[in-house]
Amino acid sequence: MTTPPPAIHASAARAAAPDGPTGPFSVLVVDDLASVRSALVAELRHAGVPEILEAGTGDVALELFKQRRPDLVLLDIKLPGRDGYWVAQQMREAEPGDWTPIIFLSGLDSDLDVWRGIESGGDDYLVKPVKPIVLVAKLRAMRRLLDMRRRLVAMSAELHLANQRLNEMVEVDALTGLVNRRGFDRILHSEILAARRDGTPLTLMLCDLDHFKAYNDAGGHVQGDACLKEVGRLLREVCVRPRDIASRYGGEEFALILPNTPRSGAMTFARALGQVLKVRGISHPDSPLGGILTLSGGITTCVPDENTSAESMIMRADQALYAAKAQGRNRFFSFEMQMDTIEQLRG
Ligand SMILES: Nc1nc2c(ncn2[C@@H]2O[C@H](COP(=O)(O)OP(=O)(O)OP(=O)(O)O)[C@@H](O)[C@H]2O)c(=O)[nH]1
Repeated sequence: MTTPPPAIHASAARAAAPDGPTGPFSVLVVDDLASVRSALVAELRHAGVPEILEAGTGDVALELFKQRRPDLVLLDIKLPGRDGYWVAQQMREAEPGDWTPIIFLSGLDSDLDVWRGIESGGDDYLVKPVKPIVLVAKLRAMRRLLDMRRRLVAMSAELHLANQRLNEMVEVDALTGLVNRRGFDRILHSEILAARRDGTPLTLMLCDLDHFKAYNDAGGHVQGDACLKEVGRLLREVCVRPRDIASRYGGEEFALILPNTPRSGAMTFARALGQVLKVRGISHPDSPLGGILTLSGGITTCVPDENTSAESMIMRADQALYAAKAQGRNRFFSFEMQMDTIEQLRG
């Protein structure tokens, strides 16, 4: 508190002015002595720092730090009330995951003082009076570190975004734009866990185009591809709830994941899907089912428990799909309703 202002050697400081700014740069000067602050401010201005904030107490410094987020802090240790060590600790706590360089400027010059300064969150420790040339050199070094850190943070944010896009791309079917098998596996697994946690019914619907081999044979593969795209569009349209997922399970087979959908809702959904496909009326001249494209579906619905796995749900839906095909196609079967029927017949 009684330390004299830093010695000013203007010509030396000018010679060592900080690197040209790579963006706005602000420094918070914390010292209880107005004379010390103004000497430091003059020196920083001279060194080309565009924005300088001043605080005479720890509390004001902390408030300014939180509100204005300076790029660097010059912090005195002996302050009225809370000392600089405490202020540095509070500043570190106020910026989790972030880093603002803090340089202690103090008249205390014992090894223990330096140790305490670094321990409390400081990045450097200068003993007053500080020669301007040293102060400016330290500013340059800290600014270089800060710029490097900012570049790293920006790069890691870009990398994160690129990874996210890559993951999305990896889970998209190139032909239809629907979620592919890989995405289906991941989403089904996580929806099973969510439904189990919430105790809500989850429906899985496997849909397979009827007589699609004949469609391909008649129109060729390019037309077959166009037809698959059209079915993809249609499935996307019917999946109106945000968590409903239409995916291409493989070939001419599609899978719908319908969270929070009980058996009755699943059957209503299936009827609506059949109706939409009928109204769309995609021509299939070689289909024995009336000249338009149809599909068959196998449905399973359950409130998952610890025994429910993606594999077991797929197996049940597949079994119901097989039955729908065997019973003449262009229809949906529910695994559970079939089971109920079988039970009733036995009973
Ligand atoms: N154009 C095109 N055809 C595909 C694609 N993937 C699978 N297929 C065709 O889909 C047809 C499926 O034939 P099958 O498994 O015999 O089934 P289906 O003729 O639809 O008969 P059912 O399912 O029993 O009604 C095959 O001819 C495959 O070549 C694709 O990406 N593009």
